Amino acid sequence: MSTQKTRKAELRHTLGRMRSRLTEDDITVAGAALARHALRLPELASARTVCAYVSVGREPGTGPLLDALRARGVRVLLPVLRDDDDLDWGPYTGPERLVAAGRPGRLMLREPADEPLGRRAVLAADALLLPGLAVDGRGLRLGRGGGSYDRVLERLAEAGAHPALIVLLYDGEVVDAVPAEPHDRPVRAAVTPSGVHRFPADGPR
Ligand SMILES: Nc1nc2c(c(=O)[nH]1)N(C=O)[C@@H](CNc1ccc(C(=O)N[C@@H](CCC(=O)O)C(=O)O)cc1)CN2
Ligand SMILES: Nc1ncnc2c1ncn2[C@@H]1O[C@H](COP(=O)(O)OP(=O)(O)OP(=O)(O)O)[C@@H](O)[C@H]1O
Repeated sequence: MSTQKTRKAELRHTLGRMRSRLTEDDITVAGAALARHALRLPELASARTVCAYVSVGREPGTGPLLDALRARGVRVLLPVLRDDDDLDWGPYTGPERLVAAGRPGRLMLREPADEPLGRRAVLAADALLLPGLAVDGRGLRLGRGGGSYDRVLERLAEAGAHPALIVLLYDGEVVDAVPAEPHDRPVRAAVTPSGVHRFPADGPR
């Protein structure tokens, strides 16, 4: 394994241990704060289509944000994990329309029950809310290591689509440096329970 891959794995482990100490209450409180800050972002105020995700396990809660966006009339799309770890997308039509999905031994995800729209549905997004474990001052994001969002970001770049990329994290997860590999693409901002953190990718391109 390359050094950067090893470093990423180590950082995932450390951050995973921090998350393992969180209670249900911490997750709920974080979710409410995230929704409050995210809903004030100009990028989301003007968005007609937002690609987001359903938080699971000890990820900061996204439920309140998903419901508030939907109540605003925003078209919210959610990822559907394919067998090859790439992402398809399905519309969010309420918590009761989500089904448990996942493979044995892996994280149990909640995904839209209806037939997905295809991998290219993400190209319609005005904003993309990404899960992660950390981000650094350059906006480089550490994900779970499946490479799913790496592929999505490559697909967007190839199509010339530039939605606002925003990662949702806990406060301690905005770190000094995330190990970078050539395929990594920076996000524009992170929303944490304490507020919005903007990165250089926010500037002119
Ligand atoms: N809530 C949520 N939905 C999401 C993601 C996410 O990070 N969070 N994804 C982000 O890409 C995609 C799903 N990717 C996944 C990546 C890894 C594992 C998983 O179970 N990983 C193991 C580690 C080893 C393994 O890969 O099997 C684990 O975390 O225990 C599950 C889903 C799409 N949906
Ligand atoms: N465009 C791509 N197409 C296919 N595989 C890719 C692509 N980009 C990265 N990968 C592969 O995905 C794997 C995971 O990459 P990395 O550790 O950067 O994931 P991550 O960004 O933490 O996870 P995620 O993107 O799922 O949030 C690596 O083995 C990498 O080579």
